[in-house]
Amino acid sequence: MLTKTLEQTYFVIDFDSTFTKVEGLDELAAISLAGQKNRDEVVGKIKELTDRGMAGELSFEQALQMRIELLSANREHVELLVDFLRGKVSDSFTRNKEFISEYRDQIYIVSSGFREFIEPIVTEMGVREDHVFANTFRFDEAGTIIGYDDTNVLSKNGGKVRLLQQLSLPGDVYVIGDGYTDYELRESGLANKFFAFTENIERQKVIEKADHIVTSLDEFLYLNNLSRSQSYPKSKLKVLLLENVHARAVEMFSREGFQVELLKGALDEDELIEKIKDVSILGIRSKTMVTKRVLENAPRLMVIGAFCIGTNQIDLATAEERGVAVFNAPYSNTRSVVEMAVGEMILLMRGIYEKSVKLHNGVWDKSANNSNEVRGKKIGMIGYGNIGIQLSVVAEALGMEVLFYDLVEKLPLSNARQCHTLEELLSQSDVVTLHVDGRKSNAMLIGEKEFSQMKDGVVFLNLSRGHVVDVKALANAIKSGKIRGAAVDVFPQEPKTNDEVFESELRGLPNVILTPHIGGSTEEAQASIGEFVPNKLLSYVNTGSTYGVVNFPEVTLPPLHDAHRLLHIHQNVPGVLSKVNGIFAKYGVNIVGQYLKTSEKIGYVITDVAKNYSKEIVQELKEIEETIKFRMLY
Ligand SMILES: NC(=O)c1ccc[n+]([C@@H]2O[C@H](COP(=O)([O-])OP(=O)(O)OC[C@H]3O[C@@H](n4cnc5c(N)ncnc54)[C@H](O)[C@@H]3O)[C@@H](O)[C@H]2O)c1
Ligand SMILES: O=C(O)CC[C@@H](O)C(=O)O
Repeated sequence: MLTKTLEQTYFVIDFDSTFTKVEGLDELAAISLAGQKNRDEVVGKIKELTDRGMAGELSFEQALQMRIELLSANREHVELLVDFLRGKVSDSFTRNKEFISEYRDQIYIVSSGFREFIEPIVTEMGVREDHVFANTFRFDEAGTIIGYDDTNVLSKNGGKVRLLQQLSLPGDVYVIGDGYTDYELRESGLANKFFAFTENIERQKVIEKADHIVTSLDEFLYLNNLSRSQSYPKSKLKVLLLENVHARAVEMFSREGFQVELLKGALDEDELIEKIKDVSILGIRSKTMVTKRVLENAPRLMVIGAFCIGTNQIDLATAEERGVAVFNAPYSNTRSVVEMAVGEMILLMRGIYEKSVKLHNGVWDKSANNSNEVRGKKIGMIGYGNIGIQLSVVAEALGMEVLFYDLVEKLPLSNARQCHTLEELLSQSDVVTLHVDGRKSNAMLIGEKEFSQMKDGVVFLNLSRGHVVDVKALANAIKSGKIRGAAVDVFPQEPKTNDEVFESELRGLPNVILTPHIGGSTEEAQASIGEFVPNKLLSYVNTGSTYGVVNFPEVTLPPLHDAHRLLHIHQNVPGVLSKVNGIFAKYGVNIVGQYLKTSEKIGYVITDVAKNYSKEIVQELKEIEETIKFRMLY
C-alpha cells in the first residue's frame, strides 16, 4: 500500500483563509454593507484588523472586538455569507473530500471565526459537527449582530491554546493554518507540528515559525503519506508560460493547483536554461527556441505546449528521446491566418496599401493603373495543409482559380488543381502564397531562382515561416518590379519582445505590407489556443493520454477506476516490456489494464494496477536500464 493511516494523529485545521479561501468576517462586512457609500472604507478597516491580528501584530481580543464594532450585519447577511462561502472552499480541500471523510474522527476545526458560518460549510464537507470549535455571535431580537459570546475561550487572547488544552487530544496533533494563532498551538507544546498553509495567503511571520510550509492540502497529505486525490501534489510542480499566452491558460493551470509563472516575452537559450531547471510544464509560442541544450537542462520537464501551430522552434527529436511530450494547437488560428492572407492579397492587387501610404503623405494618386480584382485570377498555394486548404475554399468563393503544390498527394477541394512541380505553380500564378510547415529542409525554399520563375507583377505572401524565403532575393524582386506587392508576416530573425527593434532589408520598400508575426494573433484564436493546449497538457499530466501529440507514441486511455496507473517511458529496444511485466509477476501485482505504443525511438507502456501492490515495484521499474521517465497517477 502506498498510503498509511495515522491512527494516533489529530488534525487541527483553521477555517478562514485555510479551509476557505477568504476571511469570513471580512466578507460578512462586504455583504452587509453592499450598496452603501462607506462600504470600501469599513471593509478596508476590518481587513486591516484581521491581517494585524493574524500576523500577531495586534492582540487577538483587541482585533476581534474592534472588528465586531465596525460590523453592521444581521442573520440574513450571515445566510448570504454561507452561500458565498460554499463557492470559496479552498480548491485543495474540495479535491480531498475523501481525506476528510476518512479521518473525520480525527479532524477538528478550531477557529476564531464564527460557528454560524463555519459549521454549515465544514459539515457539508464531512467534518463532524461536534468537532467544530468557533466563536458565536450575539443577536438582538431583530436579528442584528450586537456582539459575541465573550465567555467562549476562543474569543480570548491565546484562545486556541486554551481550547486545545481543554480538548486534551490523546495523540499527536498536527495543526494546519495560515495565522499566528495557529502557530501558537505549536509554540505552547500542545501540537507536535505546525504546517503553515499558503494556498490562499502567505504571512511571513507565520511561515518563519512553521515546521513545514504547505502550499495546498495535497502537499500536506503527500508529506504525511496520507491518501489523497493527487499522487504528487501539483502545487509542487511548476508551469512556465512564455510569450504572453492567453490568460485562460494561467487560469486553467492555477485552478488545478500548479505554481504558474507567466512571462510576456520569449527567453533566449541561456535565460531559458536558467529558468527551466525545476519546470515540469512549459508553454511557448513561436519565438522560444527549445534546443537540445535547453532540454538537457530540464530534468523535471514532462511536457511542452506550443500555443500555436508551428513546432519547428522545438527540438522534437531530443524531446522525444528524453521522454518529453510535445502538443500544439493545429487548428485554433487557421482561420485567422486565412482571413489575413485574403485581406492582404486584395489590398496588394488593388495597390491600396501603397495608395494609403501616399495619401498619408499628402499625395492624391487616383488611378486604375495596376489595380485589379482578384476574381478570375490564379492563386498558387505552396503547401496545401490546414491553412492552404481553408484558404483555397475562401479564394474559390471570391472567384479565384486555385493551384497548389504540396510534397504529398492531396485531395483537391472543389476545383483546386495540384501542380506536379513548384515551377508549374510559380509560372502560372497571379498570387503566390506560402503555407508550408517550418521543417528545416524548407529553409530558403523560395530564392532567386524561384522568384525568376514567377509571372511578372505577381503578388507574393509569406505567412508561414521566415526561414522559408531568401529575404535578400525577395527584396531584389520587389525593387526590380518583378513582384508588384508583397505581404510578409514572418522573418528569419524576429524580435523576442515588443521592446526590441525589428531589422530587415524589407523595411521601407514600396507596396510591402510588413506585420509582426500576427497571422494567428486574433482574440478568437488566442482564446481558443489558450484553452485547447492546456486541455491537452492537463490530459497528459492527469491521465497519461497523448491524443494529438506531435512527437510521441499516441495513446488514448480510459479513465482510471479504482486502480493506480504506472506510466513507463523507455528506449524502444527489444525486451523492455518483458522486464516491466517480469517485475509485476515477481510481486504478484494484479494488472487491471495495460497499453503499449511505440515509436521508432521510444516505448510508452501504461499499466493500471490494483491498489494493493508492493511499493518495491516502483523503484524496480525506475531502475530498468532503458527507463527514460516513470511516473504514477491515482
Ligand atoms: N503567421 C502566423 O501567425 C501563422 C499562424 C499559423 C500557422 N503559421 C504557419 O503556417 C504554416 C502552415 O500551417 P498549416 O497549419 O497549414 O500546416 P500543415 O502542416 O497543416 O500544412 C503544411 C503543408 O505544407 C506541405 N509542405 C511542407 N513542405 C513543403 C514543401 N517544401 N513544398 C510543398 N509543400 C510542403 C506539407 O506537406 C503540408 O501539407 C506553418 O509553417 C505554420 O507554422 C503561421
Ligand atoms: O503565435 C505565435 O507566436 C505563432 C503563430 C503561428 O506562427 C503558428 O505557428 O501558429
